[in-house]
Amino acid sequence: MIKLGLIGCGAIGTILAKAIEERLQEKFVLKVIFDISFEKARALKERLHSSPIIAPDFSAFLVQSLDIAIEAASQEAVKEYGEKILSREKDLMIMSIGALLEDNLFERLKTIAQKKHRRIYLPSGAVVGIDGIKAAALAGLDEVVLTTRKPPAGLKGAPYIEEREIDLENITKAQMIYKGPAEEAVKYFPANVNVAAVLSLAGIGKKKTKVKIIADPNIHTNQHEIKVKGKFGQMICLTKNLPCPDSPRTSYLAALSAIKTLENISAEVVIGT
Ligand SMILES: NC(=O)C1=CN([C@@H]2O[C@H](COP(=O)(O)OP(=O)(O)OC[C@H]3O[C@@H](n4cnc5c(N)ncnc54)[C@H](OP(=O)(O)O)[C@@H]3O)[C@@H](O)[C@H]2O)C=CC1
Ligand SMILES: O=C([O-])CC(=O)C(=O)O
Repeated sequence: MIKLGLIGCGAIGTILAKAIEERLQEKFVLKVIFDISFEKARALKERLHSSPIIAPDFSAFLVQSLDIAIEAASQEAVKEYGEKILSREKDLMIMSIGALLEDNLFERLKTIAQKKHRRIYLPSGAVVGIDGIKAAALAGLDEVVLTTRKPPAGLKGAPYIEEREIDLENITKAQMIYKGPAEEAVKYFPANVNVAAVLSLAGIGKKKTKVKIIADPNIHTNQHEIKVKGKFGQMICLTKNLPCPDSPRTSYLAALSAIKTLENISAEVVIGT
């Protein structure tokens, strides 16, 4: 049995925890859950048939014997816990991938993983096309552009919106509110464009990957369009994501992608690149 620990008991954590016991139970067991809000962890445990331990704090989480720790919490969680998890010889799956673009955190995590013979898993999340981009990058990419289009309310709370006091409620037609490199986009929109981080790591890096964010009051899906040019040719991938059943802000595909990553880890056959 592969022993799992989960950090973050929100939208993605809940779907993942349920899938572990309903779909992946032959190979995986969820041993421990942790959330900054003990109440959220308790609420998740009540929805499960299995009985994971609730860690009251991160230290209690870290001492558990685990094969993989799954982060589905926040960029802060990755920055605070990532190095400690790998140093304690656990593999690490990360959903808040935007954190990796800051201060060479990705390089630091990779160094520890190499030293400790551990692995880091970065699911594709709420976008399609990462498989093709990984392969295409081998021959060289010239341009990668992500255009994220969300209902205005989905951008609420982002530092960029708050700093500039952008009035989301008064946006009446589609409006580009941000344009910049992935490295900057993930700081200004930490809960909105983690997909820009996985895209840059798969492709041409955090400085060259361009990000545009459009607030569009006429849509009800989270849309991510990726355009890539390179030696392989050109690629255009569009995802129109429905939200998770319990969370209007999080795309359902992101949670499904985390489940599929676990399936791949234990699979005899892995389909796709
Ligand atoms: N890679 C991708 O494609 C995608 C990535 N994401 C990212 O994945 C992460 C999880 O998403 P989602 O499930 O929707 O988020 P939710 O807000 O629904 O759940 C996250 C939970 O983790 C808790 N949490 C936050 N920081 C910490 C911490 N430092 N330690 C412990 N618990 C913490 C939150 O508490 P509180 O609410 O009190 O902060 C909350 O209960 C987010 O960072 C999100 O931006 C989301 C969608 C797509
Ligand atoms: O859920 C989405 O559509 C994408 C998202 O929030 C992220 O990448 O952080």
